[in-house]
Amino acid sequence: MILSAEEIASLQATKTIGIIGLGDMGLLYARRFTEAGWTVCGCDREENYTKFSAEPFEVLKNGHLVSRKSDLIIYSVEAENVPKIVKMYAPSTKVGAIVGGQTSCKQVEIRAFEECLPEDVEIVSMHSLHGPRVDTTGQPLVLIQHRASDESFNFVESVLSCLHSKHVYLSYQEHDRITADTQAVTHAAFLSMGVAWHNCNQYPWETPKWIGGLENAKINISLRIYSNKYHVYAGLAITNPSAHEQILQYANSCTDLFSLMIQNNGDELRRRIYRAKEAVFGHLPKDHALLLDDDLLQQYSLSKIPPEGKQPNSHLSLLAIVDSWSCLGIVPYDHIICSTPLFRIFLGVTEYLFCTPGLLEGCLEDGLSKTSFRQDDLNFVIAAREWSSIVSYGDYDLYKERFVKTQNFFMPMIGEANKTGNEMIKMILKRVEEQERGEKK
Ligand SMILES: NC(=O)C1=CN([C@@H]2O[C@H](COP(=O)(O)OP(=O)(O)OC[C@H]3O[C@@H](n4cnc5c(N)ncnc54)[C@H](OP(=O)(O)O)[C@@H]3O)[C@@H](O)[C@H]2O)C=CC1
Ligand SMILES: O=C(O)C(=O)Cc1ccc(O)cc1
Repeated sequence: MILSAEEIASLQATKTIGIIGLGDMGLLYARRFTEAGWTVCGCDREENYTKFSAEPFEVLKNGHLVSRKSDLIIYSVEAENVPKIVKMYAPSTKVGAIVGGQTSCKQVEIRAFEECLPEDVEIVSMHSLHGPRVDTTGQPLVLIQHRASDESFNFVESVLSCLHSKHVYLSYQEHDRITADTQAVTHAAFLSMGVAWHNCNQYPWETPKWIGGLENAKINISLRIYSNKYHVYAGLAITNPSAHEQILQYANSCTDLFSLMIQNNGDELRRRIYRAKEAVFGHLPKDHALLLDDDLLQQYSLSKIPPEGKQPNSHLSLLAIVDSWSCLGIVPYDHIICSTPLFRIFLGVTEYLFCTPGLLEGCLEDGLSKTSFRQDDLNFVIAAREWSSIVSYGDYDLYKERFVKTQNFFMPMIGEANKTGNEMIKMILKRVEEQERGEKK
């Protein structure tokens, strides 16, 4: 429950909020809490201490100093390092304080809190389901009341209320299952596209094959992911055991569907895809308004060449996501309350392909009969399998190496791709809002 303005004002007079890790997300929180009137202190690595001198909140040298004076402490550090960092600072936690974290997968974080925090310390964790450069208003924010009184939970919820996000209340286990279904597979798909383009040594915006609105969405989102820090994606996939299974299913779906295409086994391909379509989209009403369409996405192109007719495309990456949702028994609409912008876009694009009359039939036909995309599809299958094995081995170094190599390949275009991608995402999020308002009427 969010407290009244008077109650918040009285808490603001006495409580201090501490942020450990002043990277993208930690800085976002620290600045917003300060703006909202809270007393905030924070720290990053000690060697970075002087980098934050212009910030409007108190910056301390390390997490011990933050922990001993804060009533609410939020860890906002790399998932891989959470156990080590919590172990280091936990004994300095102020008596009776509340501790939480921003980590994308909660299992490791909660385990570290339970193992290292003194018994008198309460635990309320959180997760903003969006990147640091997205407007927080209306985006899902998961709150986990793990080991805390209602009074303490209300305090944390009231602090976070200044982000104006949509609060979603889950246990940490529910959180991890849902985010594996939504984030992990979405990232696997877009990471695989990037590696496949890289392995074919082609920039998709320079190749007439990759023309069209759906292709623009794929390119912009893929490059957006490669413009970020590798550890965000590595952490949420590697530390979440449910994610391993989902990413493996995605790789298997890609392999199976591509095999059916090259065997020219149209009957089985159609049977499998239509069964998946029914499982995922079967419940939608006939007049369901689609979030996206190809024409709408047409303008968000990185290409300098004017579009000259589309080439046949099997859209293997989109067929495989619907097939894997169906194989895993996932109905993605059940998770919309807990979805990230990228997941909503991925769902919007697949919904468009599967629910626009004639489109799915056309792409299955192309997949079975046209060979011009076979090499790209083969590279896509290989990339999906590669990501799946990197994640299942839990190998951060290999993940980093694979990610950074492709990131470097795309580097010359990352700035422009982010600009175009931001405009595209802004437009899509506006449509999501309009759709939600329309559906509520
Ligand atoms: N980026 C995103 O889109 C989102 C990220 N998250 C999650 O939030 C967490 C933070 O992510 P994000 O802000 O993007 O990552 P960043 O890398 O930008 O921030 C993490 C910060 O923690 C610092 N750090 C490392 N060790 C310590 C330490 N011992 N004491 C204090 N600070 C330390 C890092 O320093 P250095 O770089 O020098 O190691 C870095 O500045 C991650 O767990 C991520 O999964 C959640 C939602 C969205
Ligand atoms: O929207 C996405 O999927 C992103 O890529 C941004 C992101 C990354 C990590 C999170 O824990 C939440 C959001």
